[in-house]
Amino acid sequence: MPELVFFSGTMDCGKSTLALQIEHNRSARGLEGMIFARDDRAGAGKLSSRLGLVTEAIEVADELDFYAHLVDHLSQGGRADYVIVDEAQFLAPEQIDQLARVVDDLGLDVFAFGITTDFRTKLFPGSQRLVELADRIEVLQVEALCWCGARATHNARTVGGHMVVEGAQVVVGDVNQAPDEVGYEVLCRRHHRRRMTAAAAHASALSPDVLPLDGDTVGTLERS
Ligand SMILES: Nc1ncnc2c1ncn2[C@@H]1O[C@H](COP(=O)(O)OP(=O)(O)O)[C@@H](O)[C@H]1O
Ligand SMILES: Cc1cn([C@H]2C[C@H](O)[C@@H](COP(=O)(O)O)O2)c(=O)[nH]c1=O
Repeated sequence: MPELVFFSGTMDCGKSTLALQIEHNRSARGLEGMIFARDDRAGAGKLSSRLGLVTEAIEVADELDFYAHLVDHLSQGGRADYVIVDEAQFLAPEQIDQLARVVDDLGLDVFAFGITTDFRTKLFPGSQRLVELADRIEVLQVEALCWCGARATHNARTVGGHMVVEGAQVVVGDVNQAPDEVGYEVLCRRHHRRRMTAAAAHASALSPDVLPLDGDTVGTLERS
């Protein structure tokens, strides 16, 4: 049975890498995929991974109708055996409905990759619709880690090196940015709630107002 699968995780956990691997494995067996992405950091019409791999993709515009696009392509004699969509959090909910229709009415597997929540811990509308409609949600196995070593579950945005919780939902960017740029950092929920990025934790550890605590004591205090 064809499926709509939502591969989800924080930023920097390997989603685009997995998308490229799925594409590689299927095309190596003679299958042909239609690959889409939206606002990839490498630029329009690209699907790129931090491991350095990149492939051409169809840039998803606001007005793109996935179902109509696939029907047009197939009816003109084109081939498509499966569909890959990266940065799916940026899609409109209606576009996710169109992807579900591609699965149900055209019989194609659709693999969508994206982050679930934004820097305020709120669902992206496209991700919300994916959670509502997907046959399967796969959380990536290679976990990104918070600076404290716990599994990172949330995405923080930093402006001028400080974590912010207000601003536009969509700002294309990356982790490990220079402090003067808008950047992102993955954190565990505890440190996201406390707005404690790696830089903030480092600064407070160096502050003369703070007693020098070892890691165990910090952990005990945090749990209390
Ligand atoms: N130099 C490196 N060596 C090994 N793995 C790396 C390196 N740089 C990045 N990675 C891996 O790539 C992952 C990010 O992959 P990517 O597909 O770009 O993530 P996502 O699409 O989820 O944001 C990192 O979590 C890490 O596992
Ligand atoms: C948290 C968050 C992220 N974004 C942007 C930043 C990146 O361009 C992408 C995520 O890409 P990745 O391949 O998963 O690293 O989303 C955003 O616009 N708003 C946010 O709140």
